[in-house]
Amino acid sequence: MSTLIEARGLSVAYGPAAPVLTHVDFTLNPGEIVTIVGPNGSGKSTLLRALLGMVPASEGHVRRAPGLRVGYVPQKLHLDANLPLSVERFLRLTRKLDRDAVAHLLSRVGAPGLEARAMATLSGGQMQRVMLARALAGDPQLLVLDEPTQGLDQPGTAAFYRLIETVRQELGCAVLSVSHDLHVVMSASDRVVCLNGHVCCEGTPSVVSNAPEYRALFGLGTQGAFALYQHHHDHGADHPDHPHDHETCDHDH
Ligand SMILES: Nc1ncnc2c1ncn2[C@@H]1O[C@H](COP(=O)(O)OP(=O)(O)OP(=O)(O)O)[C@@H](O)[C@H]1O
Repeated sequence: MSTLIEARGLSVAYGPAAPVLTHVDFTLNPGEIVTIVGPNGSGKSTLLRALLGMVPASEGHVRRAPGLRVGYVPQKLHLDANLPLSVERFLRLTRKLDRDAVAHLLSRVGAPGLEARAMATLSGGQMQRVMLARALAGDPQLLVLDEPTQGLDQPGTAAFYRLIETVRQELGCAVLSVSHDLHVVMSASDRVVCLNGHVCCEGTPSVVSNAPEYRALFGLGTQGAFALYQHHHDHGADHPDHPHDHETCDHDH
């Protein structure tokens, strides 16, 4: 099985300033849920952009599977509260969708019947579901989520990531998400990459959360998040699609 995205020795600099990312190796396999965590300014969004080809590598390279279909869920959509845009029209802005397709997408994301609602009146959780519906409209092989639950409370966040996992099971798409701190999202991941300008450590959520590098960045009080939403892997630890399951953290940094 070929990978969806692969980066080797990737460095990214904005102009003449020191690179924001240095020597990052990264692989995303089909169907994997990978979360990038790291403090503010650690280069998470930059890594996402570089992996998607939105910013160039200053060193190293990125390869994407040819014709890779990506569905993107942004951090937040800023909408004019007076804009009379219905959910149905919003979903049809970028793609030709008939009524049934819109209804199907909305029910798939757990937001059935919202078609006629004005976008500006949606709750945070409903809005994120609609954004997810839009991302799913193109039948993506890869869903990219850039801190999609900002502003949602913990149960709302947990529910959103459970939904993401269901979608992954149904569609078989990979999920790459970014989070600026440990969230319930982390325990929903097959693999977590902890970033701080370089890859500090990488592995399963439990490996990363116990890694000294991770704890130095985020402190020790993060285990509670695991209690809220435990991810049950439906595959064994030796699953061939997830070669990083046994990866331990690199203690050189
Ligand atoms: N377009 C840009 N031009 C110049 N510098 C940038 C640009 N985008 C990001 N940076 C800088 O690169 C560094 C990493 O930013 P990035 O947004 O990738 O971090 P992040 O981990 O996603 O941060 P946050 O958690 O705050 O969203 C920061 O110092 C930021 O100021």
